[in-house]
Formats: sequence, structure tokens, C-alpha cells
Amino acid sequence: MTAMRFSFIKCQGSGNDFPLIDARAIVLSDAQWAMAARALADRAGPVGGDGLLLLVPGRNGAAFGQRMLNPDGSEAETCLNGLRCVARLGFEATGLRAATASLPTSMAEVALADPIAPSVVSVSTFTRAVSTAIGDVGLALPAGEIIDAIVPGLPSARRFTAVAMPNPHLVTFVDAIDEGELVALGDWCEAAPALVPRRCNVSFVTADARGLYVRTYERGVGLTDSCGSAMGASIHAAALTGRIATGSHVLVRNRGGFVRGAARDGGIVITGNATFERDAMIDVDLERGVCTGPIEQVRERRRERDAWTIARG
Ligand SMILES: N[C@@H](CCC[C@H](N)C(=O)O)C(=O)O
Repeated sequence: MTAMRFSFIKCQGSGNDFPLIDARAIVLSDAQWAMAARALADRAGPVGGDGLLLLVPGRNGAAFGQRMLNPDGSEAETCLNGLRCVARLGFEATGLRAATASLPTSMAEVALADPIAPSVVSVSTFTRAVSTAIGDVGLALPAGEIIDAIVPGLPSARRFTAVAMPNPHLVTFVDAIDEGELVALGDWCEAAPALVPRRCNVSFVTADARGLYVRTYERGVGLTDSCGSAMGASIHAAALTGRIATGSHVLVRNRGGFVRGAARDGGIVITGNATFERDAMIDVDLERGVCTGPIEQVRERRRERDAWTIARG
């Protein structure tokens, strides 16, 4: 099969936008899903996004599952902004309001939450799959942890905390975010050097009385408006380094919006929007990894979009 028509929802969590497909009954190979991601998440294409989200059958007793493919076709261990959107679709499909969701290498608790702003559909996620073991973060260094420390071999004099969510993150707290410096370091990691063979998400974070502000260079994407697992890793790093209190909820802002989160019960809880913007269909050539033909709009969800626009200010 080379051509396939996909129904999808264009969704976003804290401004991290994705085409989302209910793939529970779709059988494609990993290589074909990678091509679908390249086509659908291509910013220069008709849909575009920070990756492709799939609602898939749950494993190990989970009610449903999530897969997330980056725009370059690589698969991520998690996507926490995306998980809120996948969970919402899972709730709509199953009638549940709370569930265990499976991810490729971990599990998460997901639940419909009180709206974080008027008329903004909101979901909470809780994951215990958080680790600072160097092996889990994928750094080619002797076993141990990097917590607020210089990373040997990294071309930066800054102090980082290395966190697996379980996707790999390097987080550094800065007085002011220098995007040029962030992109240069992100590009270095993106080239999969010997120190970071699986590549890595990199975040520059400011912490003040309002909470955290996170700017992220995402693996497989580049500089992004928002990355949920980076916000989770930043909360974890902030708690580990005494910048926030364990158990207390903080506001975490980014260029795309905001979430609330806490380091709690040995894991990270994040509550944020799961906004469905429109429903549409499109043809994809799975051999070439490109969309063919125009988008067929099925449903506009203007009220949801407007509610989020007001909420993020
Ligand atoms: N934006 C996501 C993270 C997506 C995965 C990332 N690009 C990776 O490869 O690790 C999020 O919200 O967590």
C-alpha cells in the first residue's frame, strides 16, 4: 500500500501542535508510520506540527496507549503535551474520565481535570517514569547522575541536570535565555555526537516568583514553542536543586502557553489544556512521505481555539 487517507484532529497542548490519529484499528509498519509523520508533521506541508500523535490500543491492561513520532520520523519515548490530547481522545472513545495509559516504555495516569481556564478542556498526567541515572538519559558517561553540574564533553560551561522522562533531557537554569546559544547546543546534540548517541532535548529555564519559564530545543524538531516532557524535566530539576518545593504546584510557562505542575509522590504531575482545533482528512503517500491532494476540512472547533487564545493571553 503506498497511498492512504487519514482522518486526523489537529490538536495542541500548551501550543505544542500535532495531527492526532485514532490508530487503534489501523495496521501499518513502523516504517510506514515514520513516513506518515514526515508527511503530516512537515511544517512546509499542508498540515504541519511538532510530531504525529497516535491513539493506540493499551498494553499491560492500560485502557489505551500513545505513540508519538517526531517530524523526522523518529519515535519518542513520551510526549507529555501530546499525552493530554491523546488521553482526551481516549476518554471520548472509551467513556472513561480517568485511566492508565501506556507509552512505548512506560505507563502514565491520565484524568480529565478542572479547566485551567474558562472553557479550556484540561487533562492531568502523572508519570513516575522519571530518572536521573546517566544511562537512562543516554549520556555516554560513567554511571552516576548529573545534577546541577557541568557535563564533561558538552560544549557548554553551564551547569545542567540530566533527566529521563523517559525521553532524554538536559536542563539548565539561566538568568536570561539566549536562543542563539540554545540552538547551537541543540544542533550539536541533534548531530548525535558520541556523548549523546540517542540525541537529546535541551532546555534553558528561568525560575522566579511566578514559577518557571522553559525554552526548549526538541530532539527531532528544533526550537519549539512548547515541550511537555521538557516542562516535566524542568519541574523535576527545579525540585532537585531546591528552586521549587517538592509537592507544591508551580506555573510553568513557555512560548506556546502554560501548564501547572508539581514534583509529587516520586513522579511529575502536569495539568494543562488538550485543545482540539479542527478535524480533517488528507491523503498521504507512504512511500515518499508526502501529503497528496488538499486537506478536506470536516469540523472547525472555533470555540475551543478562541477559549485557548484568551487563556494564554
Ligand atoms: N513535545 C513533546 C516531546 C516530544 C518528543 C521529543 N521531540 C523527543 O524526541 O524526545 C512533549 O510535549 O513532551
